[in-house]
Amino acid sequence: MSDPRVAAIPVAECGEPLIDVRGTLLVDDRRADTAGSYAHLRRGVLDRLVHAQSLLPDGLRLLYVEGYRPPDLQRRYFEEYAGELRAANPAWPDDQVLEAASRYVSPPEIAPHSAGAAVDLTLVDADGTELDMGTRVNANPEESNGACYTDAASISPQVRTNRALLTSALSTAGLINYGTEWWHWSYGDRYWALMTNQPTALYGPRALR
Ligand SMILES: C[C@@H](N)C(=O)N[C@H](C)C(=O)O
Ligand SMILES: [Zn+2]
Repeated sequence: MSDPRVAAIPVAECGEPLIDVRGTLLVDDRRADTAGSYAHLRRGVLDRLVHAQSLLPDGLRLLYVEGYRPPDLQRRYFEEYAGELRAANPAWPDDQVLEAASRYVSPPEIAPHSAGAAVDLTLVDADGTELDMGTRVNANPEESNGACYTDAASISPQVRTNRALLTSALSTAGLINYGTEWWHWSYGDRYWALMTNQPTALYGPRALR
């Protein structure tokens, strides 16, 4: 997300509403907040997730973890992670800390979650048990030794197969993965526009209501 080409993409905000996904998708509460922000997504993203779910093999479902993230919360995540990196690498100059932090958490100005365009999710089987994806959702590169990268060489064949199931359904439905994080997918944001050669993003950062 530190690539200057992401920030350079203009937003042609289409004004689509944020929709509560509870009742449409299976939603996990590990990122729940009192306002229910985490459970909201732009309509175009939700429609694509519903399509993606229909493409999964029988018995598998998407498990939704987090979508919309208010800009203040995004800033807090960014600053907390930058602080961890600074503490672990006291010799790094500030620009190195900020670039490394932007690999795992988006800078607030361009954050796809704050546009309601990004979703963190995984797969569950018919019993609701999460498939083995190699790391927990939201494992950072340090704690996972790089296994959070979607195409990490270190993951087992079974994990690779499980990630491929997720990737196949979501890509076919039009979402784009952020390769540092196997669980992070988006549609309509600046990163999506860059990766799909669109001249503009459809969704920019906004408030919940
Ligand atoms: C914090 C991490 N789960 C995340 O959401 N990262 C992406 C890149 C983001 O902040 O947009
Ligand atoms: Zn994410």
